[in-house]
Parts: sequence; C-alpha cells; structure tokens
Amino acid sequence: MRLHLIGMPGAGKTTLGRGLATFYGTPFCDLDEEIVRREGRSIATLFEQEGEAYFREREAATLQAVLAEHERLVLATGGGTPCFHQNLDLLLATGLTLYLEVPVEELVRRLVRAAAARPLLANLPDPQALETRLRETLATRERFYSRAHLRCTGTYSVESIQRLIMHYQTTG
Ligand SMILES: Nc1ncnc2c1ncn2[C@@H]1O[C@H](COP(=O)(O)OP(=O)(O)O)[C@@H](O)[C@H]1O
Ligand SMILES: O=C(O)C1=C[C@@H](OP(=O)(O)O)[C@@H](O)[C@H](O)C1
Ligand SMILES: [Mg+2]
Repeated sequence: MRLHLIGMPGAGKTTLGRGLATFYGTPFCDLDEEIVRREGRSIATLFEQEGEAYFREREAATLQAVLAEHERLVLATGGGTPCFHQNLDLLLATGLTLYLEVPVEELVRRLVRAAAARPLLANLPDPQALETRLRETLATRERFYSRAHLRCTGTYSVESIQRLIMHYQTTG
C-alpha cells in the first residue's frame, strides 16, 4: 500500500493516517513530524526563524526523501504540501492520493484549540477570523486538492476509507 493523504489543516490527515497504517500494516510517516525530526526545530520555530519559503523548500526535499525511502507507506502530508514546488505531481505519480474534504465549520471546531502549532493559523483574534482564514486558504488550494485520485467527503472512518480504496482499486 502506498497511500498519500492530502487536505486542509484539521482534516485529520495525521490522525487517520496512523489508523490506516495500522490497518494496512505499513509504515506511517507524518511529513511535518519528519521535517521537525530532520531540522531539530518545531514547525512554528521554523516559520518564525526562517520564514515560509524555507519551510516549503525543506518540505519538498523531505517529501522526496521519504517517498524514495519507502516502498510501502501511508503518508500524512501537511495542508500546504500539494500546493508548492512539484509536490503534487510527485505524490500523484508515486501513490494513491486521497483528498480528505471536511467542511470549514468542522475544521474551525477542531482547530480552535490546535491553531497555535500551525503558524499560518496562529495569532488570530477569534473563531470568526479563523474561519475566514480557512475559507481564503481553501479557495486557493482547492484546485490542487481536487486533482487527487480519490476524494472522501464528510464523516469517515478507517473502515469507510478502506472500502473506498478497495472500490477504486477494483473499478479503476
Ligand atoms: N475524524 C475526526 N473527528 C473529530 N476530530 C478529529 C478527527 N480527526 C482529527 N480530529 C481532531 O482534529 C485535530 C486535527 O487533526 P489532525 O489529524 O492533526 O489533522 P491534520 O493532520 O489534517 O491537520 C486534532 O485535534 C484531532 O484530534
Ligand atoms: O496548511 C499549511 O500550509 C500547513 C499545515 C500544517 O500541517 P497540517 O495540515 O497537518 O496542519 C503544517 O505543514 C504547516 O503548519 C503548514
Ligand atoms: Mg497533520
């Protein structure tokens, strides 16, 4: 299994990715965690000390390294991963790429307490500002996300995603 999860922050890529990797018995990689491990600094610190362009460069390089290192893999990308450099073409060419589409209202509910660790969503004054930021971000990213091989919309579980993948693999 070579499965790549893409989608907005809060979509559940990291959480679901772990579950799917356990289900399939494959290694799991969270791209953000791998960048942190290699750089020895948190995502927030990387953005603060080096800026977004540097982060995107490290993100692209780490993605290439991780994909080259693993044959079987469930990969949770960061929300911006498919939207920079040649990352999306690489993801599509090397594994089944699944877009987790979650309504913005639900992303807000999930991220209100988890925005601080996400520099592009941090320091916003209230949930309304978070919602506006997420809507603006999604508007620029949808054209990338929508190129995924598969899209999962609404509520999902490891089992429902596994059925979706099986259906895709048997029907093409
Ligand atoms: N299916 C889900 N239902 C409700 N909350 C979820 C779900 N998946 C993830 N979360 C919560 O949403 C937040 C973001 O999840 P995470 O897996 O880090 O998303 P991502 O990696 O896509 O940004 C976490 O607090 C997590 O516990
Ligand atoms: O949307 C983005 O550009 C980002 C999303 C984050 O990952 P999650 O989608 O796992 O939150 C992380 O890569 C970084 O903060 C940038
Ligand atoms: Mg994540």
